[in-house]
Amino acid sequence: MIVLPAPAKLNLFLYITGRRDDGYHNLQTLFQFLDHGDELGFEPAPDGELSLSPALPGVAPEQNLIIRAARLLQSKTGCTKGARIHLTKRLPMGGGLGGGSSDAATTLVALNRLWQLGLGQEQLARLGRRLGADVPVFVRGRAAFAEGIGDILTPAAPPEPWYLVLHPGINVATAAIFSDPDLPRSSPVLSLEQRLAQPWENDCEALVKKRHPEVAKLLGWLLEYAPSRMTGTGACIFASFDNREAAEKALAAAPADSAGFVAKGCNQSPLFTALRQLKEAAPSSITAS
Ligand SMILES: C[C@](O)(CO)[C@H](O)COP(=O)(O)OP(=O)(O)OC[C@H]1O[C@@H](n2ccc(N)nc2=O)[C@H](O)[C@@H]1O
Ligand SMILES: Nc1ncnc2c1ncn2[C@@H]1O[C@H](COP(=O)(O)OP(=O)(O)OP(=O)(O)O)[C@@H](O)[C@H]1O
Repeated sequence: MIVLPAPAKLNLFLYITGRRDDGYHNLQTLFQFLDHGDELGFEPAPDGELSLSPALPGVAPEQNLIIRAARLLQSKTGCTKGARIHLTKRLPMGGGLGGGSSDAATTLVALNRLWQLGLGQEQLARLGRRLGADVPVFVRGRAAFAEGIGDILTPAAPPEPWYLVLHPGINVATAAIFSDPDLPRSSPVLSLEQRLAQPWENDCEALVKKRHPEVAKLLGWLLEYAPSRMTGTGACIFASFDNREAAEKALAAAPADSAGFVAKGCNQSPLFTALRQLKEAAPSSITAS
């Protein structure tokens, strides 16, 4: 069995620069990975069989982005091989950490190798985009400044601090935030250099705080420790710290009705770090690109 991580992402900043005719929004966002996330195991199975265990509560297997990614790969390539997929879910759903998108990306990358399909990263990213706006950055595996709907990527190298990520115990539906008339949609389009030089903010934050007082309350608490923001459309918030101990200390003091973790920011996705290690350990079992 091949076991690979599906890391979380943070949106270090997120600006909405317009609404498109297809209902999606143009963004300018800075993605960075965390060394914390879900884990997926892949075993070969015969006759195109696909299975996922355990199932996610409230998500039908055929709706799970993992199975959808595997089926997309089968149908695009005509591949008749199958897989048994094991999921260790650690990331909260609807948390703004991109868990579902990361699971889908790890599935595309892993099965491309397990089934020896030979697709390049560009092809996988294009397939991934059909599953979700956040999938391409996980397929590419590099911290990036993203534009378009989040899929036009310019590699970036922000500092890699320790983060405390806190979840207020509620889920935020991404589609509900993007369809709210009160969402600000007219941030200016700036260059990466200009964006990096300005204070980093999230255009969804004020609206999510208004709709979900739990997010506002937790953010108020975390701001006492360090500059803090929301990731994606929430519900998770994060703050950066110079060292792990300081982040752990803040986590230990976090309100009882929140959950959280401490993780390091990574400009290379832990997925690709793991693939390289696998290749070094057993060059014939898996080929990393
Ligand atoms: C907000 C972010 O988390 C930032 O990383 C992402 O852009 C969301 O990415 P995602 O969860 O992969 O999004 P998708 O599954 O493609 O879309 C969920 C819903 O969010 C809205 N959506 C998403 C991305 C985008 N650039 N504009 C949008 O308007 C659409 O209404 C869509 O129906
Ligand atoms: N493997 C999966 N893991 C998590 N959610 C999944 C998965 N497959 C399908 N979903 C569906 O996708 C929804 C969004 O999940 P996800 O965890 O990616 O949200 P998110 O962290 O808010 O992502 P983003 O930051 O990309 O908006 C879930 O509520 C769930 O219904």
